Amino acid sequence: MAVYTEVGEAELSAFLTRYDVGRLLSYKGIAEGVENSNFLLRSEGGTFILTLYEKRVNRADLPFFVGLMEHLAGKGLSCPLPVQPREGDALGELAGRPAALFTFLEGMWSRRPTADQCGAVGKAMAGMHLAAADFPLQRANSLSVDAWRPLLDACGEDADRVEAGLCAEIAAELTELEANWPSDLPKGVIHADLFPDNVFFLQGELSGLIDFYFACNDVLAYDLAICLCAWCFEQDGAFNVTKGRALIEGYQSVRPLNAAERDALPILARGASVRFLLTRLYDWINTPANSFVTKKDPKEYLRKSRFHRQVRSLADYGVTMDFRTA
Ligand SMILES: Nc1ncnc2c1ncn2[C@@H]1O[C@H](COP(=O)(O)OP(=O)(O)OP(=O)(O)O)[C@@H](O)[C@H]1O
Ligand SMILES: N[C@@H](CCO)C(=O)O
Repeated sequence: MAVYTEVGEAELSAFLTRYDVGRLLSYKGIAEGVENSNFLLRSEGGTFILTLYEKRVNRADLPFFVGLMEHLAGKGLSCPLPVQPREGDALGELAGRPAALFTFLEGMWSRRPTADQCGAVGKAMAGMHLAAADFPLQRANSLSVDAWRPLLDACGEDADRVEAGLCAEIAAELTELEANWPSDLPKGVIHADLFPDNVFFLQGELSGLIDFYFACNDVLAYDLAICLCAWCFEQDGAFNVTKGRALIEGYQSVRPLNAAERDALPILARGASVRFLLTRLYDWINTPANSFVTKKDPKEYLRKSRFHRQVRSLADYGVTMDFRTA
C-alpha cells in the first residue's frame, strides 16, 4: 500500500475549499502503487483522486506531468485531468507535500493481461506518442542509461544479498548497454511506466491511462520495449510470443516502426528490464520494513533481463517475416 503521508480530515477539508467540489464526505488511502500517496476521495461534487507527490517526483517536473495530462485529454485520450481550483494553480500543498486533485477514471486494471489487451495497449501507446508530438514542454528521462550505474552503486554489496553474484551480473550488463545504447532513433514524449496497473479496461475496452509521473522525452520505441517487459511474460517467467506479437502489431497499426527501431527493440528491452530491476532492487534494500508499501520483486526483472539478453531476432518476440516495414 502506498500511503507515505497521512492526511488529517481537518487539513483535507481546508484544502478542498480551494475547489468547487463541495464538502468532504469520505476518503481512504489506496492500496496500489509504490511512488506517491493516493487517496480515493468523495465529496458533494463527486469522486476524485487526491495525489500527494513523494520522493522520486521532483517538484519542478510537476508542471510537465500535469500539463501533459491536460494536453493528452485535450486530444481525446482518456487520462485523469487535474481539477482546477477557483483561483491559482492546480498544484497545491497538503500535509507538507505538493498535492493535486484529479478526476476519477472508471475501469479496472488487468491482473492477467490477454493478448487482446496487449494489442489494445500497443495501440493506445502509439496514439499517445502521436498525440504528444506537439506537447511544448520538455523533460529529460532521469532514469535512462546514465542513471543506472549510480543506482547499482547505491545498492552496493547489498545487491548480492538478494542473489549471489547479482552486482557483478548487472555491472557486466550495464557495460554492454552503455556501449550500445541507441541514441539516433525517433524521440518524443514517452509514458515510461505503462505497466498493466496503469491501464484501465471497462467492459472489454481500454478505458484510460494513468500515472504519467515518469513521462519524459526519450526514444519512442523504448516505451514499447518497457511494455514488452511488463505485459508479455507469464507468471512462470515465460515470454508469451502471442502477446508480444499483439503488442507490437497493435502499436504498428497506429505508428509503424522504422527498420532501425525494430532492430533496436532487443537492446531497448534489455535496458528496460535493467531499469526496473535496479529501481526495484534499490527500493527492496532501502524501504524500511515497517513502511506502508508493498515492495516489488527485483528478481522478476532479473529473469526478464536474462531473457532479453538471449533474444537474437524479433521472431523471439513473436514477430514474423510479414512484419510491416516503414
Ligand atoms: N484518476 C484515477 N482514477 C481512478 N483511479 C486512480 C486514478 N489515479 C490513481 N488511481 C488509483 O490509484 C492507484 C495508484 O495510482 P498510481 O499508479 O498513479 O500510483 P503510483 O504510486 O504512482 O503507482 P506506480 O507504482 O504505478 O508508479 C491506481 O492503481 C488506481 O487504483
Ligand atoms: N512499475 C514499476 C513501479 C513504479 O515505478 C515497477 O513495477 O517496478
